[in-house]
Amino acid sequence: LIFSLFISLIFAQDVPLNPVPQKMELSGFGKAPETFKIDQQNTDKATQHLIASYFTSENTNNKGLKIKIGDVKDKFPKKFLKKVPSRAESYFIHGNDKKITVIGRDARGTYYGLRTLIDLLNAGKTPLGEITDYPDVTARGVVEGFYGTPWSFNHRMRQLDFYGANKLNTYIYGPKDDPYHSSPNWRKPYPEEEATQIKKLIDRAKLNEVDFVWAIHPGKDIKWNQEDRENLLHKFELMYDLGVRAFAVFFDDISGEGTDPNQQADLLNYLNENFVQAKDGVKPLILCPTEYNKGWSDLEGGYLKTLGKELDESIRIMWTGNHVIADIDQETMEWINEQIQREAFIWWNYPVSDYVRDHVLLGPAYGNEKSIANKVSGFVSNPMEHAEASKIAIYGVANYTWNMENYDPQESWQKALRKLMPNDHKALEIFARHNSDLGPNGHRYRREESVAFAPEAEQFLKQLKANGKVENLERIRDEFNAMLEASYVLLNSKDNQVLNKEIEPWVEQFQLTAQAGLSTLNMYSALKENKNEDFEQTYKAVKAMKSQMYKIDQTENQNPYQPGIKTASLVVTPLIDSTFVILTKTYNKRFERNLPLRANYNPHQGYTNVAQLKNQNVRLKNRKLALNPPLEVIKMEPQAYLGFELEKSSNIKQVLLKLEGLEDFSVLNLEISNNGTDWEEIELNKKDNELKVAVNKSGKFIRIINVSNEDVALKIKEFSAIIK
Ligand SMILES: CCCCCN1[C@H](CO)[C@@H](O)[C@@H](O)[C@@H]1CC(=O)NC
Repeated sequence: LIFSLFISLIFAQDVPLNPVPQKMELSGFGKAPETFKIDQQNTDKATQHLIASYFTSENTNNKGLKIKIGDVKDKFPKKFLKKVPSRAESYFIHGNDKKITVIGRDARGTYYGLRTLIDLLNAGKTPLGEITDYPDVTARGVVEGFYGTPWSFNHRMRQLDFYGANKLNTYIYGPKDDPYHSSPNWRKPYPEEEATQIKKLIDRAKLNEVDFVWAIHPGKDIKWNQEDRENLLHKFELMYDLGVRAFAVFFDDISGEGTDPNQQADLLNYLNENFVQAKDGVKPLILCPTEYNKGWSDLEGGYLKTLGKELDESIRIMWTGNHVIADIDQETMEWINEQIQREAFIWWNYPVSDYVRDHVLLGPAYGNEKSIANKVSGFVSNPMEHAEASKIAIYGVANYTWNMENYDPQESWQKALRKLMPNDHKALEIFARHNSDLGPNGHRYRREESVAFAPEAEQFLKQLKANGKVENLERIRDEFNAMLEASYVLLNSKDNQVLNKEIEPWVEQFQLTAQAGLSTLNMYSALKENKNEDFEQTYKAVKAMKSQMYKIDQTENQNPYQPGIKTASLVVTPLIDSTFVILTKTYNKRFERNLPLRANYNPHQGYTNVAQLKNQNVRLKNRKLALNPPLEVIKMEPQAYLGFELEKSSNIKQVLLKLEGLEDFSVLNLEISNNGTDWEEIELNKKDNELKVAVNKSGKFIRIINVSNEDVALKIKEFSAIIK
């Protein structure tokens, strides 16, 4: 047994099994034959469809290797039947050179067993021995729950096929900006075209053994009365008629009366009784609570305890962890499960990037503990609006949730890159390892980036600053070269056009970064050899590259939150920018020149006493200084303020304000100051929440401040100032 386990561990590495099975006792693998003979017992439509698509007239005949596939209700040798694990969705495979047997605990188990077998056959192998497998987490998958452009129909179809291939069984449809999921049209039926698309998605989900969960987000304007209760029930009926058999109700990111836990619990218990129990084949409800993370929960208020006590035990409750964006550990689960008296259903806010839209998050899915499998009722990833690029992280979640203690983020990441780009995965790896951190952000959630390169970059800068000479020039140059070459391979790759289309602007920016890096190293060499003409020439080249990058940053991916294209922002870009400034300063001093050092940076900063916004970025575009609008509702206590601190006192031409969710605007004052203590109020006509205020006064500080003695809750859609 030890020997065969040892063998199977070796094999687990090189056979691309997604995910790695719980237990493989194989003496080795046979060579997959040319033809097979399928003996199909009790199977569902998904398995029949998968069999029909893989075993065709091309590779089946009477002399082929026999494959008998079915579930525990079928006739199989007792010694096999007793090896099928009792958990849902589990399966058992036995193989020798005569016959392969696949037995599922249930329909999904059979399907997953077949998926594993097909992975082996695709690698030209057959199993010689036994594979026993089951999922660690009950509900595994994705919640399309981000702000921004919802995924397209075609992307959703691709996603569902990807989930089927990787044993993910849950897709929760909840795009924040779909008006029929949220306000104002959650009460209305989908228009014909969308309804038809949802029907197709549901069929595709079934063929991939994925539960299509349709979520509704009524909290912004729901009234706790019979009418809205009927409206919600009616909308569920309409979705049921389209084929939806799993439902969720999201109460996240709202303020006002929609946040009342007793009302929320009553509504869901009502839906549970009058809809879920009343109809056949409908899965238990999922609730996303208003207090969906520990940082936002007010224990005295008893919100979570109320839900835990009142909600029918079949109803799952979602949770993002100790913060909005957080990795999940044992302590997190013990705390929340105690509060809600059930296992929480994790909504993992990664790789969602709707609060750092200028970045793409292509690194490994890591940071969640491996001991929480039996503490969660589900684990779904909230992805980026870039569906194809999100697959890198989603693949990790698939492996993590199926076989948790076996999960290896790096190995999964490497496998995901190969799945996405089978031939040019090396180029994708070079690109992805420098595009994984988020940059500074309001949630203070960060990811590793350029991990192997960081020590080289650090040594290079340290030596450059200390004595102007470096020892690892070649290793830095090698990485910039690798980046440059990878960018060309990616832009010309035929592996995955869908992915190329999504990441293209970032790859272009990455290419320019690599070129700027190489030329900055040329500046270093020219300086060292006192080749002043070369120095000034290559200096000019770098400036030209930077202005091209600036143009991409100002034209591509323009959204109201974090417009532009940031790449390699944690290590590589700062290394290049710092090196450029150090070399230019040295050159200017040595040869009495005054080449500008200007990198396009922002000398101004945010200015606030609101904890939630301490790290909110401010952006300078031309002469407009804007606060990155936070997605969440902002709570401002009396005397709370937020705004800008300018580099120095400047003429403030105009202030633009767009606020939401404020009944009474008079609670806020707009003020400017030159010293941060003496403030001058700027008149606002406090009627409408969209203001363009002419100021034309000089100041160093600009702020809005809550001058009432009540807490106010509001959403900031825009807060910017034109500085002349
Ligand atoms: C509304 C602001 C806080 C963050 C909200 N998170 C995500 C990250 O930005 C965003 O995608 C939004 O859908 C989600 C809400 C959430 O986490 N619900 C459980």
